[in-house]
Amino acid sequence: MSKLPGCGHDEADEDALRGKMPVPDDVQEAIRTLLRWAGDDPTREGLRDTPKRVARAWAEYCQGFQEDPAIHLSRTFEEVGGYDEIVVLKDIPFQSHCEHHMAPITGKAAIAYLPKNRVVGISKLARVLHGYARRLQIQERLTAEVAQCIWDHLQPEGVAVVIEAQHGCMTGRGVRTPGVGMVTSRLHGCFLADSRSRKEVMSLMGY
Ligand SMILES: Nc1nc2c(ncn2[C@@H]2O[C@H](COP(=O)(O)OP(=O)(O)OP(=O)(O)O)[C@@H](O)[C@H]2O)c(=O)[nH]1
Ligand SMILES: [Zn+2]
Repeated sequence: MSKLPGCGHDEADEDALRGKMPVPDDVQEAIRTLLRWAGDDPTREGLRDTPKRVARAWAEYCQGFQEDPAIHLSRTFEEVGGYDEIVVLKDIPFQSHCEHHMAPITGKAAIAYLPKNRVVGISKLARVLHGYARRLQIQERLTAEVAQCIWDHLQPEGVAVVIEAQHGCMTGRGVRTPGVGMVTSRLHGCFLADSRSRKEVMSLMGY
């Protein structure tokens, strides 16, 4: 689409008017090449804007590369009324993409920590997860990065992260085993060192 009918705007003007991110020509061309290689005709009407849409979708899927998730842990609260027990955020849904096939990884995470003197707003735990999930990942690294970030920046007594996810590269292609789930966990501090603490946190997380 080069011009809006009856209007002097070109394509770039139209994107700007609609608040759309510009997509470099070489990125669009790469997606056209892929469409052609897959057997379709990138010039047909239905695919004409697809290169831009795909590029913008990938910018969104990979938004985490543009942020340092630790930023979400910079604000903490110390007035906790003496609360010194485990805090758990369960069933946090997320989407990521595997670095091998760029296929979706969809699942849920449980994040727990035992605070030392201060707590963080609970939404921030989900924001840290999303900051790492919105990158090309393997599940093991995603799990480790979320746990390490909380461990380093909140400096609690302990951290536990459990992730359960389905991998599109195993369901929609390749071995084609729908319903199969992968479970990963990472523990730090008292949850790693002390088996009673570990049992307690795992049970609170539902494992
Ligand atoms: N450990 C791990 N493996 C993953 C993850 N996501 C995808 N994979 C695997 O990455 C592997 C890549 O293996 P390759 O043999 O190089 O790729 P492939 O020929 O496409 O393999 P198949 O998927 O078996 O068809 C596959 O076994 C995937 O199942 C992940 O998060 N963690
Ligand atoms: Zn994969």
